[in-house]
Amino acid sequence: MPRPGDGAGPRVLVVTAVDAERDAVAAGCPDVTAIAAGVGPAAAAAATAAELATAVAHGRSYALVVSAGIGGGFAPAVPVGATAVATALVAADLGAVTPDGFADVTALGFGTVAHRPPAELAGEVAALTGAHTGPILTVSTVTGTAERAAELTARHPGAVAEAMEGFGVAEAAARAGVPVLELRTVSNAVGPRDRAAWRIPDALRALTAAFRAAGPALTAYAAAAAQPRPSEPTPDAPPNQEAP
Ligand SMILES: O=C(O)c1cccc(C(=O)CC[C@H]2O[C@@H](n3cnc4c(=O)[nH]cnc43)[C@H](O)[C@@H]2O)c1
Repeated sequence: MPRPGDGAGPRVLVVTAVDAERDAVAAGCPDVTAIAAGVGPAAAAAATAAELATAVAHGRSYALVVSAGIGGGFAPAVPVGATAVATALVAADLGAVTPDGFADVTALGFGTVAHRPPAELAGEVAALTGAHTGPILTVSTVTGTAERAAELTARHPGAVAEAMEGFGVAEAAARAGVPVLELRTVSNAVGPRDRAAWRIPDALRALTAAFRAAGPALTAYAAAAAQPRPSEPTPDAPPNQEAP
């Protein structure tokens, strides 16, 4: 069944965790394809990879992937209700605990722990949405103590938010060669667990407002990225063959 954003033009894929986030994104920007992938980096990576592969199999493609939803903000700099745009999508708990402290997987000799969005696009989206910018941390376990929040801040100075999907979305996008961005609206402070202080409806409204403000820039970026460069062959002119 066709979905919003399924038109012939260059496409933006927005990956959220839950339906309420997906609907908040779509309310702000109907021109993107928004999907709810499930909570956590594994679900996010699996759903993103499947959607990107399905698009290619149907002769379509995405020019930009955005991980979006609510998240925890690193207070006091990034308060509840604020918007955050990532300068890096960071796997904050992918590694090993050693006698000398946490060692991420790159220190162990494996893989990667950070993906970087196109800097100009991240800056433009942040300006349009009034967002805080900095690393957004992906965790598999929500922070629930002041000690853990302090540990993350010490390891990732300048981190603006914590959530559970961005790095998974970014891993799938990177394998498909598609640029990635992360945008979060803050429902709670990263720190001691206090469910009564969560402001999920406010954060969902902020998510809609952010996509209303940033949507045109996202779709414009996708359109520009999809333009063949002058030296690239067009569908009418295969490699080493001049167009008539
Ligand atoms: O009640 C809890 O302590 C609790 C434990 C695990 C998950 C939750 C959720 O509400 C789902 C998290 C969901 O929302 C994003 N999110 C929002 N705030 C945070 C946060 O402070 N740290 C990490 N993730 C957060 C996340 O991306 C998930 O999709 C509650």
